[in-house]
Amino acid sequence: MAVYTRLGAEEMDGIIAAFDVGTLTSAKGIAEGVSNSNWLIETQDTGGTSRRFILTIYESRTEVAELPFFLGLLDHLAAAGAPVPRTMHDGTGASHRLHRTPQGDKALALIEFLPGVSVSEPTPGQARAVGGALAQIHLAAADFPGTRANSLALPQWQQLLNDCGREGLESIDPDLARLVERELALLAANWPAGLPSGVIHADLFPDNVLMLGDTVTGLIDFYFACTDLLAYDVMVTHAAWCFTPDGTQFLPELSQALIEGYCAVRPLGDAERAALPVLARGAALRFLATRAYDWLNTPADALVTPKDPMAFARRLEFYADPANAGVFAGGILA
Ligand SMILES: Nc1ncnc2c1ncn2[C@@H]1O[C@H](COP(=O)(O)OP(=O)(O)O)[C@@H](O)[C@H]1O
Ligand SMILES: N[C@@H](CCOP(=O)(O)O)C(=O)O
Repeated sequence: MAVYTRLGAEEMDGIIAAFDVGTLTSAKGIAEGVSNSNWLIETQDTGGTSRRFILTIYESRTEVAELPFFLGLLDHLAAAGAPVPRTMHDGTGASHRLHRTPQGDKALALIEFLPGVSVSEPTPGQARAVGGALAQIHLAAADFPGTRANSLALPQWQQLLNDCGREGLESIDPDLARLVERELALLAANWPAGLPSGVIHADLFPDNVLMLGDTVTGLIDFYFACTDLLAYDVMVTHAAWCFTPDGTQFLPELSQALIEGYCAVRPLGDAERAALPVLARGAALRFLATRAYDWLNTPADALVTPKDPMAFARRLEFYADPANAGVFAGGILA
């Protein structure tokens, strides 16, 4: 359940009144999501037209100082025609406001509601469309003036996994510490430099994509967006979409469709293609690191159920296996 902040009816009325979006007619807490509190808001304007929005209250994992980057990026991408929600601005032109709560001031934003659902068993047609939409935001963000360092890059993976400790990792799986040590060393020695970089989504999992049939209607949850290698973002998306959720099965048709869909909009250069195997291992390790840390550090009575780190350890083993080198070679990228 992702509603961590309680809001009374009058309080909600006051929040919505600050934005020129009509009168509040309903507000429903949204169960999906783990990081922030979200509500589906409905309003009616003086002509009787109904409108829908998402109200987000940012909880502790999102830095308020970074909101101008995240929300400015949404406005920039939406203006360029990418399928991302616009932000509503209040009477002063601000895209986020501070709201007083018993736990202190919290930032909030009102965001355009987009139709669509998150698919749980994507088809190749849907993977192709997601690849295309990812390339579209990479191109559209090229003239976005904001930058943000990736706060979950190799040094932070090292730190998180170090904090887990050998015993902690081995309590998850007896072979996990060995896998992590091997991969951290390999990535530190081989992480590519000089590839095209720009603003990336960095977390484009199926639950962050809204779709109607084979059409992407919304890319959401840009709160890990940052400046990094574009091809790394392709591999994050590959790791998220091209396996069964538990990571036991690679789905080659989805892989081919995702990469073809991306390349149809933004072709990968030779150096990027050559780097895909190592970037894929990095992408798998990134989610293994945060999941392992959360697995070991989430209190038993927390509202959120930690996600299985082994699902990404299995992806990592897949990408590291020389027998699978063909996934990013020849045929699939032809
Ligand atoms: N712009 C939007 N349009 C429609 N639904 C949205 C939008 N933004 C968020 N949602 C809904 O809210 C849920 C949680 O949002 P999300 O940003 O993923 O939260 P969290 O950051 O807590 O993971 C999503 O799964 C989706 O159902
Ligand atoms: N996609 C990550 C978790 C990030 O959570 P989100 O709800 O903010 O997208 C994972 O699967 O580990």
